Amino acid sequence: MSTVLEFDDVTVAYARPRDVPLVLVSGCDITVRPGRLHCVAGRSGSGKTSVLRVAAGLVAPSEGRVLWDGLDLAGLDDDAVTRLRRDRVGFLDQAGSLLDGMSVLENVLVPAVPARRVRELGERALALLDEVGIADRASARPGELSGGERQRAALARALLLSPRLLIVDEPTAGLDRTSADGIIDLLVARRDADVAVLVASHDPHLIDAADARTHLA
Ligand SMILES: Nc1ncnc2c1ncn2[C@@H]1O[C@H](COP(=O)(O)OP(=O)(O)OP(=O)(O)O)[C@@H](O)[C@H]1O
Repeated sequence: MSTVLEFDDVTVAYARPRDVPLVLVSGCDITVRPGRLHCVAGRSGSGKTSVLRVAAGLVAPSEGRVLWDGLDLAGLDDDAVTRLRRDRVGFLDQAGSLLDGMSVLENVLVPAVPARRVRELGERALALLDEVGIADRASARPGELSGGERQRAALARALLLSPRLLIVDEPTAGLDRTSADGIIDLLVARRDADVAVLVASHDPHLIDAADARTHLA
């Protein structure tokens, strides 16, 4: 079966002035195929977000290779990585970062702007809001949503362009158990729809729901 995301012997480290580098992971191998959910787990500060940013091609690994669909990102220039990310990767960061000056529906449509597909994807955006259970909040502003509703809206936005790889950072952080389990159900549904899902979390329910795990020290 094809591999959507691969880490081959990856090191993620930060240089520190007048100190040894901060090494978050070294020799890390991760394989995420379609229809699989992989969880990067670990305590706060262990490096989960940093690993996800490398997986999303936002930061190069210090050592090793990161491949999307077998393509080594190190062989591509920044524009090519940006284009591929737009076409293939949905990235949902920890803050959810919805834009306050726009409605929820307009936020979901943001990824369609650079792709010049806003008109074409209007129906899909509404269908996604329905799927994540907040169709009735389409014209609300993000500031009027609960934390769980904001996560749902951000997830709908990450799914707009039908990514093969969905990368999600701590999607259940700060939510009560019921809302968190609702978000986990949505991620599992995408996994079951054959998306490759990489998630960072220390939520035991989400770690349990994963097909494979990488534990950071
Ligand atoms: N750009 C950077 N430059 C230098 N150090 C960084 C950088 N980004 C993160 N760090 C450090 O790397 C470590 C891991 O941070 P990271 O955000 O990846 O952890 P995390 O496991 O996602 O944490 P949390 O669960 O609290 O979000 C922290 O000590 C952080 O201060």
